[in-house]
Amino acid sequence: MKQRGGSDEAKRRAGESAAEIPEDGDVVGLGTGSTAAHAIRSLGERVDAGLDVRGIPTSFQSRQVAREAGIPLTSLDEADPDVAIDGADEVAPDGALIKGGGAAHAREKLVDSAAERFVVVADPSKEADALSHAVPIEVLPDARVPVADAVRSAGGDPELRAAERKDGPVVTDNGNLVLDCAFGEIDAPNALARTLSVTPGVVEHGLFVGLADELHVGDADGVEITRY
Ligand SMILES: O=C[C@H](O)[C@H](O)[C@H](O)COP(=O)(O)O
Repeated sequence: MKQRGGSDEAKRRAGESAAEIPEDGDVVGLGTGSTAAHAIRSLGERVDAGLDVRGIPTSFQSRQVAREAGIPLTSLDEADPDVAIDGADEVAPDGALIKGGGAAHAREKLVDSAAERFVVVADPSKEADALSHAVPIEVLPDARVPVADAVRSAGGDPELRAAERKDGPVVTDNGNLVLDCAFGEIDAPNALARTLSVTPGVVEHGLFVGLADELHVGDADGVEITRY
């Protein structure tokens, strides 16, 4: 699994802390990425010990990790999540996030926003005074050029995400492409999120504003929890 951000130990602590939250009968949104994977494995240990939960995966990867961890799965067709646990690429002090480093942000936003309680898990390298990470935008393949033009008009610099072990672009779990769009420091994430959301051809962007309820940040000493 790809490692982005800080130490794996910090990610593990954050994941284990959030995995303590679900209770018997809960439906749990299962995020994508290296930090969320720690939470899924830790939740799997609780399932082994008798906890009765069902998970809703947000990607091919999180589905695989959950299956290996022995977590029974369901879908948004059947249930809304009580809790969603997911990672982030960048976290602002008010809980606004940039996600999508693993190109899973479309399904993540669907599941995380449907959850009663959305818990973010991270290591300290993800915390920032303001959002400035490139914003991943999933686009329909035919919309790559018009969306890139719209991003430039909004002050951004779009770059088609290239695959690492394939010639050509990353193709998402939904069969789409990803533009990583640098906007510099984002002063008004909500306004940018609205602009991107109404651009034709945009499937989903990685700005998660006003969605997170709680942040668990692991480090060498323990876990710091912030509630929004
Ligand atoms: O598309 C991927 C997700 O948004 C991840 O949750 C995010 O990239 C953080 O991943 P990691 O925990 O591996 O840094």
